[in-house]
Amino acid sequence: MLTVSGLTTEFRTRVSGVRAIEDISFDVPQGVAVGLVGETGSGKSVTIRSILGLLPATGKVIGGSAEFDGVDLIRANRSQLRSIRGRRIGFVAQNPFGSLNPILSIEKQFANVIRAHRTMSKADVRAVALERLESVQVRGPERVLRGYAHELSGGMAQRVVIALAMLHDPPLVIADEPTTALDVTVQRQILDLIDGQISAGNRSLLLVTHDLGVVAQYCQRVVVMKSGSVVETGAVADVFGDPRHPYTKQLLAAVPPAPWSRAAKEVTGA
Ligand SMILES: Nc1ncnc2c1ncn2[C@@H]1O[C@H](COP(=O)(O)OP(=O)(O)OP(=O)(O)O)[C@@H](O)[C@H]1O
Repeated sequence: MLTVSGLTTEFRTRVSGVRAIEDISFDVPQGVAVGLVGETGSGKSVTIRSILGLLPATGKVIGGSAEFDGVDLIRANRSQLRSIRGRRIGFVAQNPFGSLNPILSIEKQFANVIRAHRTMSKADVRAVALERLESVQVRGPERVLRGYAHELSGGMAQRVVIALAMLHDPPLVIADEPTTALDVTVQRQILDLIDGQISAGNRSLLLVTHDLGVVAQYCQRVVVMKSGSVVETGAVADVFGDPRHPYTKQLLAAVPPAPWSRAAKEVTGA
């Protein structure tokens, strides 16, 4: 589904380029959830922003490729990328209020996302938006549609962002720490929601997180990053059950014992 090979990205400074990630390679197979983990500053966000063409102006991919749908996203032009993002790849960022437009009603934002890829009447946009808000368990969807982002709680805003990201039923969803900015009490609900949407559509997920418990529960494969490089990758059950790299061992040792539910089930066949 997504094949990242040798991805290398630099940020320009006044004197030279500073390498943020180097020679990153991994796959996200069809129907599989892949966790991208690593400590802060290890290069997780730069990796996905390089793939999605969302680097700030000072950042540049200087090597490697990211093949998706037979297109190398790194070499795709702006209009190709725009058409793939949203329609074929849904993106859920860390802060829902950064993703939503503060001055447009939620209904207008649904209309914009739908009409970016197909024509649809106002009544149909409304019907689709209501149905999608219901599918992400937004309470009072009519009221939410008429309202604005600042009227929503963080959890509700992230539900709206997820509904928007799923509007065109993308086969791949990329989520960058989708619960970090949210209240602890709603974090699991949002992860369960993403998990449900992924499983229901047999989609692929690339989930950026620093929480190994989240990877164990929601992902089948894991990519471990440290200092801008991939240090270990494989099935969650293998990597967590028998980590090879000292850094992965260190990461795992730092986590309190947890029910590695999905990974454990895979190992035991339970
Ligand atoms: N706009 C930028 N300009 C210069 N360097 C940057 C920029 N964005 C990121 N970097 C550098 O790239 C490296 C990787 O950062 P990145 O944000 O990808 O880490 P991360 O693993 O996502 O961390 P976190 O978990 O804190 O989000 C870091 O050394 C960071 O300082």
